[in-house]
Amino acid sequence: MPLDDIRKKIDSIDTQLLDLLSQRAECVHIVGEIKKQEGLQIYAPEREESLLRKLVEKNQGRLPEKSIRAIYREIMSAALALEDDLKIAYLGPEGTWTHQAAIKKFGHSVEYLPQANFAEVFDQVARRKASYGVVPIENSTEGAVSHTLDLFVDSPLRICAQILLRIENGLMASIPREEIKTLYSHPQVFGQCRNWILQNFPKADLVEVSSTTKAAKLAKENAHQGAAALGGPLAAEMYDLHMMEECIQDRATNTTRFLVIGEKTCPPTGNDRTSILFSMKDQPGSLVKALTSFESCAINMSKIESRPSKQRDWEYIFYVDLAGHCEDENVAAALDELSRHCSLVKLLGSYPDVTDI
Ligand SMILES: C=C(O[C@@H]1C=C(C(=O)O)C=C[C@H]1O)C(=O)O
Repeated sequence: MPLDDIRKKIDSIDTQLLDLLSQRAECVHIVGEIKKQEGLQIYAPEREESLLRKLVEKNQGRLPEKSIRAIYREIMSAALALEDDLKIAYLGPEGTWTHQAAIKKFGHSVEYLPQANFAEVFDQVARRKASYGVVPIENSTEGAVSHTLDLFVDSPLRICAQILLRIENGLMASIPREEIKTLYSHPQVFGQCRNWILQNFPKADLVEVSSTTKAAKLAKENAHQGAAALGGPLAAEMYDLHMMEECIQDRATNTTRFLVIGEKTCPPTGNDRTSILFSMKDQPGSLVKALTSFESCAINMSKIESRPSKQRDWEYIFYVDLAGHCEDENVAAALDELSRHCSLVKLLGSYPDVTDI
């Protein structure tokens, strides 16, 4: 087919797509009105995830899953922004990996509120200044983000979704490589790039800062003193730094899991994950008894972390992720049994077990 003809065909498809998108936005508007009348939350992560899974399953064309999800993410974001004044608090400033994770979940049409630290993200949501918050919880190379875990102990907030994001750090600077004397970055990123730093800059000063965006800013400002930063492409772009080497983390498949926190947890989708925390008295066998609750209800435990309880020395809080939803019969039974062995059991939330990176 000649180029002109195929372009005419694309124009015609775009006109149809635009019309369909408007029709879709009308339907979302009607759903939004019904939800407002019934006092329901406009944003429904379980419905969005089910819809995305169905679309990916139905897809027969050449677009990969990642693209289908990204396109629909923006379609849903745009319609949602018309219905609700969604504000998303995240660990800022702009350009951090958490910002990128938040955009992956909520798209570009909602409002983003960068926060100075994790506690502020929790606080903004708890005080209803933000509708939802996005915080990192664990990295596949460096492990748990302990500060986030600790904040769940006293927070009334619940987990309503998770986001997986491939983290590819790079070396960025505005000076030649041989002039670099100081590397700025977030401690998590230094941890993820430990071997690369030893091999490439064994003598450099490593300066920990609160975000990779701040690291990029300092690399720009202190370039004359030999400063460079480790972080993602968005931070490099923001401060006009040259990305000298990409993908420098020690594991190519370095991935961070982020959580969306809100006032309520999420209804079941059929493929869910449940996060809980619990603590017990310091007695022989108490942890074994607690964990047996999951085994006896045939529940797969996908993760366990422990943190000092902060109440008494050598008492711990355990964080566990389970396969299933808290409304599933076996999960509810296991939580019931668990509470008999523990001094504290807290449900942090059940949410779709998304695996797309
Ligand atoms: C339309 C709805 O509300 C919101 C918008 C959605 C969409 O654009 O498809 C999906 C879920 C909700 O976040 C719904 O719940 O069905």
